[in-house]
Amino acid sequence: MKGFIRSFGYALAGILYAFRTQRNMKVHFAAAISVVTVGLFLRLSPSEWVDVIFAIIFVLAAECINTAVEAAVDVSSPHKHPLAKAAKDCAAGAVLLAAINSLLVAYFILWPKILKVFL
Ligand SMILES: Nc1ncnc2c1ncn2[C@@H]1O[C@H](COP(=O)(O)OP(=O)(O)OP(=O)(O)O)[C@@H](O)[C@H]1O
Repeated sequence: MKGFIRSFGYALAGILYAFRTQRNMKVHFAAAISVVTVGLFLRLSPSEWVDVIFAIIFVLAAECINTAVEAAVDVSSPHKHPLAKAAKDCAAGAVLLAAINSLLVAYFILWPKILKVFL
């Protein structure tokens, strides 16, 4: 049990590190809070919340993995190397794909409800 709690602490420290050091993580977090606020206002159904929350957590998790890859590459390859570039660019690509997914979820779930409110 102690080991489990210690691992949980390390994981939390990782998330906090990403939040402290990555501007994009702060932007994603601010976007997540805005989306949750809008979702509460629009009274999303439970299944809609599942999609929205999954999209939010997917972006935050991708940003954490991107931060991990950047740190690992900076330690292991301080000099320019094509594979170091590939690793960082792929990790950044993962964040971009997650962000595109979240935009699609917002478009298909939130946008029609927002239109209904204003039209
Ligand atoms: N060691 C390296 N070898 C080759 N190319 C690198 C290396 N480090 C970074 N690059 C290239 O430069 C780009 C920017 O690198 P940088 O270290 O600023 O990462 P970043 O993804 O912009 O991270 P940050 O969020 O810290 O700005 C990378 O996406 C990669 O294409």
